[in-house]
Amino acid sequence: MKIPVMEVFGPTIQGEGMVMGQKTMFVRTAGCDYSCSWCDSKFTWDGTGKSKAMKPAEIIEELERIGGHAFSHVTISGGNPALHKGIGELVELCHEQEWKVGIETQASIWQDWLTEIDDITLSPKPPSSGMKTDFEKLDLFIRNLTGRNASLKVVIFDENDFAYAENLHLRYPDVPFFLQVGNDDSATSDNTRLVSNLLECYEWLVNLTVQSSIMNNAKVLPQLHTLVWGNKRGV
Ligand SMILES: C[S@@+](CC[C@H](N)C(=O)[O-])C[C@H]1O[C@@H](n2cnc3c(N)ncnc32)[C@H](O)[C@@H]1O
Ligand SMILES: Nc1nc2[nH]cc(C(=O)O)c2c(=O)[nH]1
Ligand code: SF4
Ligand SMILES: [Mg+2]
Repeated sequence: MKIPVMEVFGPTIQGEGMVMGQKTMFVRTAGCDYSCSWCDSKFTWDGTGKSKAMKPAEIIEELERIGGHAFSHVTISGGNPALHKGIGELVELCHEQEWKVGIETQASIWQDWLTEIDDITLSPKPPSSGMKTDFEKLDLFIRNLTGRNASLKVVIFDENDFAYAENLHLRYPDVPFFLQVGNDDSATSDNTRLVSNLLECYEWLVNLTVQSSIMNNAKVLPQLHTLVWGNKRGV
């Protein structure tokens, strides 16, 4: 089954969340069932980007062509990769190569292949995104992924978002929980200003977290790749 692929890149480092710093390739799929106001990958769904329908075996070839032997981990992101049934076969083929596989999804659409993934990042969306979380759906995700290597990662832009994150963490206290700085200027090429703003936002988020008795077991992280490369694509 073919998968609409927006870009394949790497090796680079996973810049976010539970396996931050892990050397990885990226496969970015096209299409999303959400339209977050601040999405840093709008080109995957707003019609400005061009995707290519690829068979899983062709994606493996492309990963090998670009990455050579210098990787053993593949991250699948998007868009929402959970829109695509064919990713099950891609994950199988990656595992045949003895590559580990990570996924980034907002947890709005379930796929059975999710249980085969080695590191699963669920990123439900806070109020500033303009999206609404279906908590019954999210409950199902958390239930189905119990005992798997899954985490929750919430992007924070304001205090409303932080309150949303607190509720989420209280609802799923046993799931590793990550807070991530929001990038409100994902178009700028002025890296000096961007990094200085993002570090300020990180300090703000750290301050909120250290003051919150609900967040005693949360991890607060920046987007490492944005600090290193700014808004550059394909890194
Ligand atoms: C582009 S999304 C693709 C995967 C999936 N649609 C999702 O949202 O989880 C990858 C990650 O980037 C995060 N993200 C998107 N826009 C962001 C921004 N402006 N600042 C910080 N993180 C952002 C998302 O929350 C998600 O964790
Ligand atoms: N280096 C790097 N790390 C990332 N972590 C999540 C990303 C994404 O866009 O899903 C991403 C990305 O695009 N690049
Ligand atoms: S769910 Fe992810 S890809 Fe979709 S609009 Fe939101 S941040 Fe962008
Ligand atoms: Mg990104």
